[in-house]
Formats: sequence, C-alpha cells, structure tokens
Amino acid sequence: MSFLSGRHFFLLVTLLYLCFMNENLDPTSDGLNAEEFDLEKRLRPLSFDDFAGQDQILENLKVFVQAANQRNEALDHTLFHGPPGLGKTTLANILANELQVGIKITSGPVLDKPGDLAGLLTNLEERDVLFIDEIHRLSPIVEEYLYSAMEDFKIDIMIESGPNARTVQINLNPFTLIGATTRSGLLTAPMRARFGIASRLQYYTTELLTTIVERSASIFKMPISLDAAIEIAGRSRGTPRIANALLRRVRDFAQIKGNGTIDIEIARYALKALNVDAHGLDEMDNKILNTIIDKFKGGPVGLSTLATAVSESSETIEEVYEPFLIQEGFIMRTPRGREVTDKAYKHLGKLNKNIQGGLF
Ligand SMILES: Nc1ncnc2c1ncn2[C@@H]1O[C@H](COP(=O)(O)OP(=O)(O)OP(=O)(O)O)[C@@H](O)[C@H]1O
Ligand SMILES: [Mg+2]
Repeated sequence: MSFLSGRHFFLLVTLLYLCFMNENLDPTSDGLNAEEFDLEKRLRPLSFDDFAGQDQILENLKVFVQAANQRNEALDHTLFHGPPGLGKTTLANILANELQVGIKITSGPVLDKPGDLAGLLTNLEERDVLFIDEIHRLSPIVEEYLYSAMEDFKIDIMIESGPNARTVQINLNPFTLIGATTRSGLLTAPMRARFGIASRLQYYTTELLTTIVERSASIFKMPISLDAAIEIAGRSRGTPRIANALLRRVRDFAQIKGNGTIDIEIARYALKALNVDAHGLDEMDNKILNTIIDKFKGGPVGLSTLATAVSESSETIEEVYEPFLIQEGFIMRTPRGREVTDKAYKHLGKLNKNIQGGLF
C-alpha cells in the first residue's frame, strides 16, 4: 500500500469529491415552480427543426454542428445573448441534442468558488456541453479559473493545505462551454474573446409567435383558431416565453369559461381579464414610457437619469427593455437621450403637449 501515500490519498479524495459533486446543477434556473417548469419543459423545442425563427443564427449553428460532428470534435465555445425568454437556454439544449452529447447546466451566481466549477469540469465527457446561464454574474476568481479550462482544457486544482499546499494540473476532456446572458455589456472583454461563436437573439415577429402558439397548443392537445393564435402572439412582447405563458392562461379560461376550444372570443375575454396590454408591453415598459412623458416632457432624457427615475439599472433598461420599445416604435434614441414617439402617447391615451404647443 506504499503507493497510497498521504499526498496521493488526498488527491484521490479530492477527485472523488469532484466526481460526485452535482449540487451546482440547477434545472429550474428560470425560477419557475415545479408544475410550470414541467410545462415549460414540454413546450421547449428539442431539435433545430422544432425551433422557430432566428433563421440566420440557426443556419450558422447547423453548419458548425455538422462540421464538429463530422470531425468528431467539440463545438467551439458559444455565447447566446439577448433579452429574456427568446430561446437562449432552449438553444443550448438543442445544441447538446444535435451534437448528441451530454449537457451539464449551471449558472453564474451559483458557482461561487473555483472548486464548484472544477467539479463540473472534471465530470464532463468528451465533447459534452457545459451550459452556464447568467454568465455575466460569475465571480472574477471563478471567471479567471474558467479561462484556462476554455482555452487549453486544463485546470489547476489545489491539493493539501497549509505549508504542503500545492497545485496539480488536470487535463479535461475537450468540451463546449455555452454561455447565456441578458446583459452582454457586463461581460468582460477576455471572457467575450474566448467564445468562438457569439449570437444575439432577436425579438420574434407576430407571425413567428403565431406558429409557436399553435405548436404549443397542439402539444397541449388544445384546439385553437388561427385568429386566436394571432391575438395571443400579438400581445406577447415579441417573446416566446410570454406567448406560451399567455396561452396557458387562456387555455384555463377556455376550459372553465368556454367550451374547451380557444377561439377569438375566449382569447380576447381572457386577455382582458389578465389585463394584458394591447401591444403586450409589461409594467416596466409602461412605467418607462409614462415616466419619460410625465417627468421629462416626452424627452429627450439621458439613460442614467431615466434609470434612476424608474428605479432600474441603466444596463437592464438598455439591454432588456429598450430594444423592444425601440423596435416597436415607442421610443427613439437620439444623441441627446431617449425620446418617446407619438405612438407612445396614443398607446397611453395621453395628449402630446409638444405637438399641441406648436398648434396654438
Ligand atoms: N424559437 C422558439 N420556438 C419555440 N419555442 C421557443 C422558442 N424560443 C423559446 N421558446 C419557448 O420559450 C421558452 C423560454 O425560452 P428560453 O428559456 O430558452 O429563454 P431564455 O432566452 O433562456 O430566457 P432567460 O434569459 O430568461 O433565461 C422555452 O421554454 C420555449 O418553450
Ligand atoms: Mg434561460
């Protein structure tokens, strides 16, 4: 037994610990309860073919996956960024499926020590995917630890403690890191540079969301008319997650107050009862528009002033809320700041005093 010296024993224990450590996997990282999580899972597309929209991104990914499969190599590290609910987590899972490899899922805030990350990394098999959600929230020390793993597929682990402490380098299986973030502006430059593939997801058109609503309804075995699907899609803020959530609620109304079919009447009735905005704008969207109009005379107002006024961070406004409001023509970005459009006044039923002033 002389080969099992104290040092070797310590190393063995460390490795065993790393192998059995799974607590950082966080399947419900989107913060849903168990039932909603289960429904969400059933609706989540599993292959490229099930995934609607984001055509350019998908076309490229198909090529990269096919090439990696042919060469039997790990796919290059991939970053998905864009507002919540547009399909970043879904695409990470699809990539693992299409690569026919395993996926381990974790998120930035959960990994607070390099040891947590080491546990996940040493458990990856060749070509596996490690998905890190909210990757902008990794602590600097964990992030730095990730660099050599991503670049050279090597990590250093510390063995023993006190005066005998030393590091041992471990080779990892080649793997693919998939990162997702709603706040790409907060990613550090070295982190960003380590992703060979980076894609920004866009909001969905009403047509695309209509097909997503129809697909989800058929998974629920719930008959739905085309006009009802369009109505739900049009109020979903360009976001599949919201479309599916609205569909689930409308389905409840159809089951209890209707005849089990989703037609335009029950869809309108339900959406009214749910207080869903005609354009699908949410509370913060409306707060932003109201604030620019009421406190800043319609703008222009600087981003940080606006952020303070609505008690939200500038980055969140810029990366989560503003893109949709700009795309839908409710606000404009001017060199002097953010300005609401006439469409915003009309939407909120407010008088545009700037135009009135010019008339008299
Ligand atoms: N292109 C799509 N086609 C069909 N369904 C989609 C598509 N994109 C997203 N979905 C649906 O929307 C839900 C939310 O998507 P997902 O969880 O991938 O968003 P996300 O970008 O990871 O959001 P977050 O930033 O909040 O984590 C999925 O469960 C899936 O059902
Ligand atoms: Mg996600």
